[in-house]
Amino acid sequence: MNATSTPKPVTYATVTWDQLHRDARTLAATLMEKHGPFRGIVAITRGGLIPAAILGREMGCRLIESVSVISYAGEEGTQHQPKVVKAPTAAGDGEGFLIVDDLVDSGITAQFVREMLPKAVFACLYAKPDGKPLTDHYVTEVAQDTWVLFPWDTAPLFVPPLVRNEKD
Ligand SMILES: O=P(O)(O)OC[C@H]1O[C@H](OP(=O)(O)OP(=O)(O)O)[C@H](O)[C@@H]1O
Ligand SMILES: Nc1nc2[nH]cnc2c(=O)[nH]1
Ligand SMILES: [Mg+2]
Repeated sequence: MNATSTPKPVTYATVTWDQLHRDARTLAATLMEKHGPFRGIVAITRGGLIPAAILGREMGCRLIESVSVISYAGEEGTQHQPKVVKAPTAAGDGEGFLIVDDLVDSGITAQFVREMLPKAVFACLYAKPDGKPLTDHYVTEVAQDTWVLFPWDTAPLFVPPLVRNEKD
């Protein structure tokens, strides 16, 4: 197995559904201003699927293709050579298409998909410094040592109060 362990991130950044929705709408506005309508969107599964749905709705784009790439295994990062398990056939060489992902970290996934669709525009919501050069557009930069927790990675939990009175 050709796997490498990435250094463990030291902090977490939690993204709520509201924040993700706002950021996707911000990205849609930028993309419409800079590129106008796209012929179609290619979502990098799985993380790019929800951003692609929001962008498709905002930009009036109904042709949603996907590319399934497996780059990581397990939680927080054993990185493998990316493997395509479903190709974005409908997107041709990417002309008129937007590639969407939730985030770029090392940039390995973005680079891999860009090589498959050289004429497409690449956008994501969050970008770490190493992956940033691989994007055409992103919304928010996140430190390299931060692990982004998406809404689908988390669930609300009960947290006991600081002070608990015996008779309550
Ligand atoms: O820039 P990189 O270092 O390549 O990392 C970024 C990729 O990692 C995550 O996907 P992941 O492989 O965890 O799969 P998932 O989207 O199916 O959860 C994320 O959704 C990006 O696609
Ligand atoms: N959820 C999540 N997946 C990733 N894949 C690569 N980096 C990250 C990250 O920071 N958060
Ligand atoms: Mg992904």
